[in-house]
Amino acid sequence: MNAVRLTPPAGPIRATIPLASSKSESNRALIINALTGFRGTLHNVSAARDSQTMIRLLKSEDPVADVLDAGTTMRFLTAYFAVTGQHKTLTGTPRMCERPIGILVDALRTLGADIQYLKNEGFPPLKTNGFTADGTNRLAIRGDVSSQYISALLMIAPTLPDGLTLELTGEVGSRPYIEMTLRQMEHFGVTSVADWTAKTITVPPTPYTATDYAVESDWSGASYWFSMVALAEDESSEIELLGLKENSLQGDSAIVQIMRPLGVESTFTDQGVKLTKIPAQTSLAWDFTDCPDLAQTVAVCCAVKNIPLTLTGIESLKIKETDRVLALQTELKKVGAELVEVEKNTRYEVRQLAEITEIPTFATYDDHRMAMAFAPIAMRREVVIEEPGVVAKSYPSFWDDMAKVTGIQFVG
Ligand SMILES: O=C(O)C1=C[C@@H](OP(=O)(O)O)[C@@H](O)[C@H](O)C1
Ligand SMILES: C=C(OP(=O)(O)O)C(=O)O
Repeated sequence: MNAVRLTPPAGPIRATIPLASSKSESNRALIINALTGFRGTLHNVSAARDSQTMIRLLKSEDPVADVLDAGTTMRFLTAYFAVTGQHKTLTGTPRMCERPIGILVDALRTLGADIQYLKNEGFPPLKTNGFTADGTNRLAIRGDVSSQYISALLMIAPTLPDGLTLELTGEVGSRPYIEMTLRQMEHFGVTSVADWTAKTITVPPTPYTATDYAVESDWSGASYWFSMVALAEDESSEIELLGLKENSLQGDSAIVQIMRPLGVESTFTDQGVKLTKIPAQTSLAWDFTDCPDLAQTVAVCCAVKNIPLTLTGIESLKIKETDRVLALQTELKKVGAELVEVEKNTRYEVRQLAEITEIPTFATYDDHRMAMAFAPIAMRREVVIEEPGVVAKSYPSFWDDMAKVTGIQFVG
């Protein structure tokens, strides 16, 4: 078995972590810069496999673009290849070919893209066969499945002859990711108008301006460090995370607010943020609609701290790298906890039921966030995490960083 064994620290944890760069910001900067004709200069682009795959595929002349398991890379490249008239086959891992893309493809077809499904309607693999703009400049699109479809359309919108107005229907999930897209577009000279009451976003037909762009560190990756401080037994434990800003483009900076009741205080410095321990509350309820990637971190942290947690807004977890609700339900049992669906598809609870003494071995389901969300349990007890290489998707240096606070041994 390919796994990593983590052993708890002997005393307080004290570490400075040069946090990895954001794959979400990187992938937007890469697409927008491609739309300037690759004329800008990007700094601190993520080493994450999802971003490295984006770089490779944007430059490649190969007619087949294999995005592996990268959702944003699949969705953003589909829109990019479609409107730039490139003839490409887009494919990915078996799981990627189960992740829906029909809403984006329907929208692109309405705008004039010729896109063909190669296997199952509504899912990759697919082929882009050229683009003839047909004058459509207004579209309604569901906001409750994946914001990545909306970000993909927004980024190509200024290149359309009449720009584009999107009307978002249903509840809008992952909205901070849409706002991140708009703010990055603005950095490259395209100013849009978003009306969140009417749920419309209007993008003018404006050429992007080539410019410099520096990617910020990754707040989603930061969440595991918050969880480590929350779980650390020694009250004098502290961690400094470098490269994070308080006014971030990333909605996952909400981890600062979520973790305060779980016992972590954040103090911003010139270099990043310092995490220290404070007393924790006895329960927590959080709506993850705006920050779905934080749900696993918080669920595991609460289970192990024995803080009952009510989660809402986690519907989208079922169509990510794995069905994250099911994966959490299975793995939390190994620490004596359960994740219960208390209202169909809307409300879940994490409860601690029993003390388990044997060393848990956690499966990771080809999902980087399963590995990283369960790793902080090592602050309290020995754990084994299977297939540790999964972290490469977003945070390739995660285990190197972990080695600064736990004993770490790779097996198999
Ligand atoms: O646009 C992005 O960079 C992302 C949007 C979110 O996906 P959904 O919009 O599908 O929730 C998030 O889960 C994903 O990790 C990254
Ligand atoms: C859901 C994620 O990524 P993507 O959808 O881009 O594959 C993630 O990183 O947690």
